[in-house]
Amino acid sequence: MPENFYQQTTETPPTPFDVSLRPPAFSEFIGQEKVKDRVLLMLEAAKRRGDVLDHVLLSGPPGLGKTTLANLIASAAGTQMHTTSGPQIEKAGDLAGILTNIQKGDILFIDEIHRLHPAIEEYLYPAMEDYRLDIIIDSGPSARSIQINLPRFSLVGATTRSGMLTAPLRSRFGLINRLDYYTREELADIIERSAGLLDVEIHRPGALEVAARSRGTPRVANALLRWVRDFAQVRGAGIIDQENAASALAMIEIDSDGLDEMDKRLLEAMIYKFNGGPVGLNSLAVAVGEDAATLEEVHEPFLIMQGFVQRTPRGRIALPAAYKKIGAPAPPLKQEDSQPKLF
Ligand SMILES: Nc1ncnc2c1ncn2[C@@H]1O[C@H](COP(=O)(O)OP(=O)(O)OP(=O)(O)O)[C@@H](O)[C@H]1O
Ligand SMILES: [Mg+2]
Repeated sequence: MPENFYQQTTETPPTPFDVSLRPPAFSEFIGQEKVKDRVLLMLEAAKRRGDVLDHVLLSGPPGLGKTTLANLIASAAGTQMHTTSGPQIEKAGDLAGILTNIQKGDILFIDEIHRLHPAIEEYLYPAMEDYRLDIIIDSGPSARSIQINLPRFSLVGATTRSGMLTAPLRSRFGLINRLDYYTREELADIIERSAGLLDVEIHRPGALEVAARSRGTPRVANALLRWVRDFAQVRGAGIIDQENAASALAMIEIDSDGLDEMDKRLLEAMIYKFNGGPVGLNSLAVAVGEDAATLEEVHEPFLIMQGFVQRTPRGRIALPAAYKKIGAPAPPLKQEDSQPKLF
């Protein structure tokens, strides 16, 4: 099992495995009830008015279903989806090329929208607001601006880092949705659904066992399920129960909380190299030999959610659960621990 089993930066294109398990209808999209409710309401309102859908932003850690939701929105709206991503749009001409090729009501899906070039963002504002592109052609004294009218379209943006979005861009979205980590029960439902598609029998306790180690993330749940299925087929009777699920996951060293090698290395570095913190993200990245953005987008949100790490204005600190997890003696109580927490 490669060490970066969990590495799920947004650059990784979806594998065929991912695509085949992607829910084709809202009714099969499990969890995220609030987000689903809001999006369905928006779709219904737009349909009644005979209008195009407002622009929607989807944010949240990798693998929680942003791309899936964008696809569902397009198919529910009965329109075509055009997909691109922030880093792919290098010049104004790229954006113009995409926008002049869409039909009224179509969806433009921009993945990793936080990585849009600032100059491109400026072009996007009038496009989102007034369905208009102001393009400057030529340079120097002959430079002039031409205006292109666009069909009314809906922008669906996805980002793992909504904090990096500029305020003007963010304010142009009619609806901003943050996706949360899934509960264990929801993940077990997703796993059961996927097992059905993969044609493997799974018992509920087996699904719950896989779910507990899936970091609240459907993509991880599906990846682990695939491994557990292989294990059950080779070492078991082909049926996934709690026992062989646990053995399968122990074999690839996924612990009972779903922490992987990198998570543990992070906690160890915080505790042993930086005395529990506070420590800055970049120092941590150097210490564990991982890219800072991956730490921040993939590993940290989960460790924070699980109560292993806390983010403070002075840096990251390891919480008592982190000491317990890696078997280090508990830290002496620091001054700031006794102060009331704001969050
Ligand atoms: N609510 C859900 N119900 C069932 N399956 C889901 C759900 N959400 C996600 N999945 C599964 O997880 C996979 C990953 O989801 P998706 O690609 O939409 O994540 P993402 O948020 O776009 O991730 P990234 O930030 O890496 O692009 C999907 O292919 C799908 O199989
Ligand atoms: Mg995606």
